[in-house]
Amino acid sequence: MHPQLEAVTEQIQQRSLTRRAAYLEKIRQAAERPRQQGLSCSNLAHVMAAESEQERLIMRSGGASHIAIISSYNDMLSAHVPLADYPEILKKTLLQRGATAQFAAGVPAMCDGVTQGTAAMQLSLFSRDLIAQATAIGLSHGVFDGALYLGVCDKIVPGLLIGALHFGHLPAVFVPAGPMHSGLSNPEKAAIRERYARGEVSRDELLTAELAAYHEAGTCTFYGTANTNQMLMEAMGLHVPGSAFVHPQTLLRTKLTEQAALTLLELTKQGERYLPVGLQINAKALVNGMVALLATSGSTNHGLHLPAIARAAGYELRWEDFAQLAQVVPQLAKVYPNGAADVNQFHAAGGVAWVLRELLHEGLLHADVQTASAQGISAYTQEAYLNKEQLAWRDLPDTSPAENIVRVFTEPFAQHSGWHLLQGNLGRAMVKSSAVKPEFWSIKAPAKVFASEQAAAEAYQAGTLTGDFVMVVRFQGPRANGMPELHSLMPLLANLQQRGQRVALVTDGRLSGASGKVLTALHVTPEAATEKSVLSLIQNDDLIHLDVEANVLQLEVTAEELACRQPAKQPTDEPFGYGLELFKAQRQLASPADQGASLLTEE
Ligand SMILES: O=C(O)[C@H](O)[C@@H](O)[C@H](O)[C@H](O)COP(=O)(O)O
Repeated sequence: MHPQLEAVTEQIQQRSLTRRAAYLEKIRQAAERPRQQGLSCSNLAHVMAAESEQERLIMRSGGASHIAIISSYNDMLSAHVPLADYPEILKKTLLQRGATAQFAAGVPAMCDGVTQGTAAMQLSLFSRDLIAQATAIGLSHGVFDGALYLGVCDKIVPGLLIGALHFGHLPAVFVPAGPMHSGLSNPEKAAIRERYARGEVSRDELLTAELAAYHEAGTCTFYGTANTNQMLMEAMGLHVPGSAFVHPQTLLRTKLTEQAALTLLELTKQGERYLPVGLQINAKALVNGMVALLATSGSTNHGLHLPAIARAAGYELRWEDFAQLAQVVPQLAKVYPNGAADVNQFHAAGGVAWVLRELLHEGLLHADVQTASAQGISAYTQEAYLNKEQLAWRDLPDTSPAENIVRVFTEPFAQHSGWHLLQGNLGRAMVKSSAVKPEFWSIKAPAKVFASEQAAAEAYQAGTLTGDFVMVVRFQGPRANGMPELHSLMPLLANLQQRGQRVALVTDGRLSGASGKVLTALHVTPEAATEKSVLSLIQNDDLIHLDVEANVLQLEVTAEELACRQPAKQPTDEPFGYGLELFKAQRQLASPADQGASLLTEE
């Protein structure tokens, strides 16, 4: 095993000893409790009231597994549409094996693609915690032996997993929907957006292009947060192996969905190998997830989600852990925004299985982890296929079928995975450099300070963003406004960069998993809305120094000068009609970004 992998795992385990032990004790006690304990006949009759005679008989006998289905289905969002048929497929498969299932909860699912650039984006991150809470509501009825989690997108899978870990005595299998077919390519889509920002194409032409990119049911095709989620579920062994990027509405997808139900049955107490998800997701499984995230240059949002997920399992993950792993994990995949290929092309080239195989072979994944597959993590290095209409798995080729998309370990795209922790008097920030050309990895330039994405965009439209500069967009942290993504600024800054200006972004907000080609110091902590923040002291034209390789995040203003400054005030105008006022408590309670920006804590 790679010594750095061992060291980082050990440091996570050591700092989490007490909390993890307390968590395991809670799981042990919950697992010992008989199912339905404390439920009266009236309670149970409520559970069975709407079930068929056959299901009632099975449920009354009490010996068979009873499974919860938790789903993020809605028919507004393309990624969720394929989930419509899943409960029936899953229930039927289970019933054939003498087990029952109920649709225990539908969780809310919002789309960052729809809300990007609008005030609704301020609810996006908080929806993760709400999904965890909604999952708990579904599972709270206390009648289940395991749960199938149906979800895909950005906050949904992390929210479901946090919820699942709070029921860590139950086994869990995650059931994905798969990506839509490739449409207009992601680089072409980005190019048209940049041309629109320059006034070169009409809104009608832009919409036509967007519709050619987002064109059918299924997940979006770039390697943003949603698809990074799918990769993570494989790397942490929570999927049926190979199910991340198979298209919806295919026989292979249906077989994988059926297999998810069968796999979960094996993992229940009544099954052959009881595997509670709280035991499965230990420090080694979390580190495997982090390593795979780094090797594929996945979404920066997981710098928030993984610490929040870990916390739910009694672990404390720190950004230092990511940074230390990042030094030894090479970049083995190039998928948009880090390259031109989309997830369909990535999958065709070997995809997640390829990356996991290379990492496992080099001792950069823990092999001694438990997974949904009885074969362990090595099962996730194979691809799923249909052999005479039956689900089967096979090895991938030894040499890369597309060297521009996946590489062998010895010939990576880069030795460093491209995730960096910057530090300095501004605090700490995360940078993903893999989509940014190395000549832009450092900058020292005057600040242009904004308190909102809209104000920054207006300055662009007014033509005042001249010369080299570091754009500061503050009061975008969890306590300020829920930490929205600021993805709409990317085409604007990319245009300026293309014109020859040196530009960068510093923000306490987030960026889309689809990131961008402009250097961005993200998730700055402490955020501007908190007392210790230096971000709130920045004034226009102050020099800011960012350096990816030297890990610098520095405001070039003396401590004496800063001590004389008054912090800027957060604008108070909150638009009505988005429900933002309902999330005031979340804003007040959210933990700092480096602890997951969550109001849910496991003590
Ligand atoms: O984190 C993410 O992956 C994003 O939030 C993503 O879910 C969102 O849909 C993008 O805003 C759309 O990306 P494009 O701008 O490339 O279409």
